[in-house]
Amino acid sequence: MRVTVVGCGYLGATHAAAMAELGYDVLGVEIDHAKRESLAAGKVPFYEPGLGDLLADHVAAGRLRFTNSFEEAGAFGDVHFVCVGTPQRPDGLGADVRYVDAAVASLAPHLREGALVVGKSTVPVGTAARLAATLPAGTELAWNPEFLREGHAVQDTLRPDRLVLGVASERAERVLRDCYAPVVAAGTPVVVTDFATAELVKVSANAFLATKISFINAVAEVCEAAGADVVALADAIGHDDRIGRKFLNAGVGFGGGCLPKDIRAFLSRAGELGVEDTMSFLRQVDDINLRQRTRVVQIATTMLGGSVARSRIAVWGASFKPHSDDVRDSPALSIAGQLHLRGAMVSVFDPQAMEPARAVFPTLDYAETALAAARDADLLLHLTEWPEFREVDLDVLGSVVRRRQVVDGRNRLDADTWRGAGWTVRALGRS
Ligand SMILES: NC(=O)C1=CN([C@@H]2O[C@H](COP(=O)(O)OP(=O)(O)OC[C@H]3O[C@@H](n4cnc5c(N)ncnc54)[C@H](O)[C@@H]3O)[C@@H](O)[C@H]2O)C=CC1
Ligand SMILES: O=C(O)[C@H]1O[C@H](OP(=O)(O)OP(=O)(O)OC[C@H]2O[C@@H](n3ccc(=O)[nH]c3=O)[C@H](O)[C@@H]2O)[C@H](O)[C@@H](O)[C@@H]1O
Repeated sequence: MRVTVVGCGYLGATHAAAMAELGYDVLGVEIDHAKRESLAAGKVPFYEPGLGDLLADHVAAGRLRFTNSFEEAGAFGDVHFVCVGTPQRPDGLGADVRYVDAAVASLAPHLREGALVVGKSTVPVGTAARLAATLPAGTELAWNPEFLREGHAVQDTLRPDRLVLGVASERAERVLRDCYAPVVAAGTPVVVTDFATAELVKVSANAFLATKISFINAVAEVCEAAGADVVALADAIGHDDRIGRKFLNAGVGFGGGCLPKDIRAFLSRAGELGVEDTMSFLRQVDDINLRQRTRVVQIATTMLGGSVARSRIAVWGASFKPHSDDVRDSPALSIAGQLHLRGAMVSVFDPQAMEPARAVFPTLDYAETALAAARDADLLLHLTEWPEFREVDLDVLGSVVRRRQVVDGRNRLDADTWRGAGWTVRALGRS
């Protein structure tokens, strides 16, 4: 079986390398010249732990190649995974499916008899059925949504919690089961379903995760008002297996290229299907999430005496979460940007996301190290919980800042230790 992967970003590059690791000859199709050149040279154009070695090994072995030719892809592949982006539409809340449409349209005329096109992108329900009708006779479509997390992408791809196969025929199921045979053999549960259910599984999973985070962030605000501690509360309710402790970390909320746009797209699609009311709670999930960013700006303003103008603020973290350099809809950068626009001098440090952050927010100051960002700061904001921020020498840090004030936007700093070192510590949801 020969495999192509169309769209080699965070999802596609990982999927392509993982398919090579499973033993297939893989051809990646990427239209971005710089990205394609980098991948073809065996270099991942973003930060993802473990992916660099995997990609380099399989490129060097000749098992993984890259092209921009759909003709070549069509001639090469038996199975074509479509992994292009589905960002929020510029003119609304829905998902912009133009890249998926374009990828399938470019591939269609070149497909070989018997080829299977497998959508992995996150799409509005109904997309697969619509696209299936555009494929030539003798070829077929399936939808196989992806659940990987950035920062754990390789492991999540090779050892997923489950495989969801949205298929319209037994043959498509058989081809996909063959394709994932080593993964299935390792005990991964397989859910075989229709297109619509497969598409909805994906957005429902992300909507549930987003709801869990906004739930705990709403409770965090009540904790603050009542003098309670949201971290202890989350630990306590998390002991209940039915609830679970994961995704109950209160703080500046969720960002990234998926959760925010996926809940909006789900809401939008529900509206198109005439069932918007039933999903309207997702509006609140979104509002609560965005409110966390505003709350940090308000807390910073209060700590700086009513205005942030002309204050020096250090921001630790720019990526939307640790172990990733992805700054798409990053809460940390959003807060840094808001403070800058209010007149603060903001210095940002992130262990991996400096270049992507600079590209999105060129007007912020970017420091070489966490300590350099904190130099002469009136306030330090801990907004992305990279482990190295918890290992900083507090004596040294205390000697470089102007005022020992910190907001822990992720509830991951040891507040007692920081207070012991003379710091005023504010955290979200803790008195
Ligand atoms: N990033 C993640 O962790 C996950 C993403 N997803 C979903 O996967 C999809 C892709 O997401 P990302 O990889 O994050 O996006 P991305 O923006 O990093 O990658 C998309 C890639 O597709 C390329 N592309 C666009 N049109 C193309 C075309 N016609 N032919 C070939 N290449 C084309 C782009 O140049 C880009 O490199 C989205 O639907 C997303 O919701 C799903 C699970 C995890
Ligand atoms: O569809 C996708 O693209 C992916 O979206 C998320 O993965 P990802 O965006 O990589 O990151 P998460 O680990 O889910 O974190 C998302 C955001 O929530 C925040 N978060 C997470 C957990 C928590 O308890 N609190 C919290 O604020 C993180 O800081 C981050 O900003 C899902 O977890 C994946 O299963 C899914 O495949």
